[in-house]
Amino acid sequence: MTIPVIDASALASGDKEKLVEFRTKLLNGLSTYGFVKLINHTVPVPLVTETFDQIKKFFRLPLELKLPIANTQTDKQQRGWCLPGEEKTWYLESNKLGIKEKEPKFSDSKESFDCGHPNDKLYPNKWPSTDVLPGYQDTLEGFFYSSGDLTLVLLELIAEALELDPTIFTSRCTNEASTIRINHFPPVDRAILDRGDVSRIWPHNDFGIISLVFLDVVQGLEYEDRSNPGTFLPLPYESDQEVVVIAGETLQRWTNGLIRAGLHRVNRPLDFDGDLVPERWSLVYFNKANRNVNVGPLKETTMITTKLVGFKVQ
Ligand SMILES: O=C(O)CCC(=O)C(=O)O
Ligand SMILES: [Fe+2]
Repeated sequence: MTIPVIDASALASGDKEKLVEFRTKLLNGLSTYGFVKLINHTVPVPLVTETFDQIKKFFRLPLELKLPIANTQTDKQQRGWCLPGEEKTWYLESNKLGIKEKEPKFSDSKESFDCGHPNDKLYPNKWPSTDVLPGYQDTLEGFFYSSGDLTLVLLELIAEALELDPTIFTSRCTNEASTIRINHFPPVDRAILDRGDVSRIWPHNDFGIISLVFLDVVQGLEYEDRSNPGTFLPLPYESDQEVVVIAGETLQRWTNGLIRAGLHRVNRPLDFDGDLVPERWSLVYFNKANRNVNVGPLKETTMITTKLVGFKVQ
């Protein structure tokens, strides 16, 4: 099973026939695999490149410049510089912030920078100072808005492809609760990853409606092969023009299981046979339901389930 690569140029051109073709392929791909790849999408490639450049600078900052915006245990949502529990205990305790977390049994070998909607008052973003990283906040906010716009267009097209009210999903999602996660996977000994208790990211579903993943050249994203559950296939980076769309758990519930969430993980590059696995980056936009809405099955999608029995990717 191979994830379809779909030409999304109709999103910019507005060509009606091509949009119908696009939305059919989008729904087919997401409902069959849980994933599609788009090319010629609407997030400008220079903006993605600039976002990668900025966040690489952020992660290279010395510890004392990242610590002031570290995510802490008392933060209700992840914002700012985020580390998995084990590393957090080490970094933060050694800097006397007194934040102690239980060591997880299976940990992810990564750090991330997380932020939400630029106007989120409930969980405000944490930014490095402009003296330290000029343009960082502006670039990430631009990336947030541009990726967010793409997700809303995709949600309307998925609804239309299901022959539902086009606003059935977007009336429940304005991206006010959506988030960006920028992952940095530091170089790691291959032996540590092969030991079996540390991974780059363990298998998981994303919680939101859909996720957009922009990949960088170092490979590692893998998706579950639904014809052979529990096994994973590589979802490779092929060009800087592409974005991976992943169905999340909220979409699975809203569609009453019609579009199942795509299980995925991050592994070391499969063809890598050296000792030190190279560092890796990814930019993720988690499109999430608004905080006040129900994320249970929608009655409208319960009714269409039978209509789509035998639905197959073309
Ligand atoms: O790094 C990747 O390719 C995917 C990241 C991911 O799955 C996540 O952050 O939820
Ligand atoms: Fe994920």
